Amino acid sequence: MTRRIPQARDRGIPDATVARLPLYLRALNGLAERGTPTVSSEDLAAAAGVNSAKLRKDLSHLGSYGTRGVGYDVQYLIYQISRELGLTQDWAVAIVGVGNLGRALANYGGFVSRGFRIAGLLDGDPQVVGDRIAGLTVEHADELETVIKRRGVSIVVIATPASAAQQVCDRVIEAGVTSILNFAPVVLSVPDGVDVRKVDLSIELQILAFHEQRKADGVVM
Ligand SMILES: NC(=O)c1ccc[n+]([C@@H]2O[C@H](COP(=O)([O-])OP(=O)(O)OC[C@H]3O[C@@H](n4cnc5c(N)ncnc54)[C@H](O)[C@@H]3O)[C@@H](O)[C@H]2O)c1
Repeated sequence: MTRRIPQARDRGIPDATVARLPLYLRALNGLAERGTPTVSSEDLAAAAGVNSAKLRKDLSHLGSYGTRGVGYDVQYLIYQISRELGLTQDWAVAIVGVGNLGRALANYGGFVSRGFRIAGLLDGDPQVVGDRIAGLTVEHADELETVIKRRGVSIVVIATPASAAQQVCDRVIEAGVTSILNFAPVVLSVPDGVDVRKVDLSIELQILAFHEQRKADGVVM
């Protein structure tokens, strides 16, 4: 059985709001680490880098309005946002393609504390299969369907070369996965009901380069 993440969508929370919830959560976690009990919408908005009217509207979708003069209870808001994002559950994640990027992701300890457990590492190269990374043994990509089904994998991270990504994508969908995080520089074609998030650092760098160039040209933004 595959579990679905987008509970928020089922309750009519706009996608743009869902996309900002992780920003609020990151800001709130920072406040919690510093022992801050409550936060005003203005301060939270500034910490998350959005405007405060938008933040209040976003949080109202969660039924969270804060208390006048006091603001939002930091711990409770963390709980509400985490619940909305499905982070109070444990999500099993498999990484396919355990090269430079796949290894770095597998070694990153921050996923577990956010509710994402790496349940499988798979690669097509027999030289890589059997490697131990972050307490897991890399398995052969032929085992993909078995790993997904046996370990209840809900989210697959694709970190293969672009040429292999669509084929990997088709297989994981066939195995019942409906949430994919794609790092390969290719647009994946997927049926309705499958959510694909694409991470492309080069696009982010190009956007920064654009702004940098405008600053250098003295254009006021
Ligand atoms: N999105 C980003 O910002 C970003 C940043 C860096 C790299 N990338 C992309 O991520 C991908 C991985 O980059 P890398 O530097 O780790 O490459 P890499 O060559 O080091 O690793 C790719 C791994 O995928 C494995 N592989 C190939 N075909 C496979 C298949 N069919 N099934 C399972 N495993 C398979 C290879 O054996 C290899 O271990 C590339 O597509 C790269 O362009 C994206």
